[in-house]
Amino acid sequence: MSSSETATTAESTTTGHDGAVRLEDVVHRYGRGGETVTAVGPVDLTVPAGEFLVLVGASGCGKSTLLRLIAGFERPTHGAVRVTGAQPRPGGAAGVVFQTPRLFPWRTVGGNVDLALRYAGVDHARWPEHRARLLARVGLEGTEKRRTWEISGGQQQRVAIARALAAEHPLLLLDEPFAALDALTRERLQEDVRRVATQTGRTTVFVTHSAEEAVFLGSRIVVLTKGPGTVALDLPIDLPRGDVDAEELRASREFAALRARVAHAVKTAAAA
Ligand SMILES: Nc1ncnc2c1ncn2[C@@H]1O[C@H](COP(=O)(O)OP(=O)(O)OP(=O)(O)O)[C@@H](O)[C@H]1O
Repeated sequence: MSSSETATTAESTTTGHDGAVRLEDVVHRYGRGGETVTAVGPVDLTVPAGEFLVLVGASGCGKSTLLRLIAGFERPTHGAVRVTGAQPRPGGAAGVVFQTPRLFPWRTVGGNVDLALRYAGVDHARWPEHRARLLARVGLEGTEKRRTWEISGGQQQRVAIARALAAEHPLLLLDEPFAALDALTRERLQEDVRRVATQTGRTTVFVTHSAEEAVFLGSRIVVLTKGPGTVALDLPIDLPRGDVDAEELRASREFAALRARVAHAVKTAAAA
């Protein structure tokens, strides 16, 4: 964890609310002196409230760095990041889901969700109701008394998503959350996340390598160039959202065309 990741000072400099997330001329470099790596930039990007933005690109192009900047775990070397008008700080406006679930093994499934409710400042008397609703939202009804090692990897990742939803942050950030899961579980969780995002209307930024995953989930896809990542393609996705048959959607001609387009853009951007 970097020192900026542990920063806790809240900052409330507001610069307007022209987007849930706003990146202005953002460049981020790691390291100091002679040994620096420019990971991203320059990037200008506005994510309107309610959008489901997917960041796609080859390994090392800076996807996670962009997400960490939006989460407030890093401060940009140059430019500005604003989340609902303010400089982001860890635990501020965003719920974050990582590649691995990072659950507390000494707590039950319900206990892990309760911890998030406590951090969110939810009144203790209302925990059971919130816990049940959150677990139902990710398809984990009836599992609250189970230990985290008694549930599958996919179920653990569902708990992590429920936990990230607990605080009702306006923003949900997911960094390759399904990378370690088998194909079938991954598809099911994609369907869950798509449904949850549609139901809650929450602004979402999702990082993946997969063009297929990007097209299924996103209402907009941004493909990054190879590092330092800049925007190579910014593509609105006009597939039906709401109550759709996931299998039908994945099998549609429009889906195949978009997937091919994004896959091609990722390959071209990685080779440039
Ligand atoms: N803490 C760090 N210190 C130094 N360099 C870093 C650090 N984190 C990332 N980098 C470098 O920054 C660049 C972008 O990394 P980042 O993890 O953001 O890419 P990514 O697109 O998410 O990669 P992947 O898809 O492999 O996870 C890479 O060159 C990486 O080596």
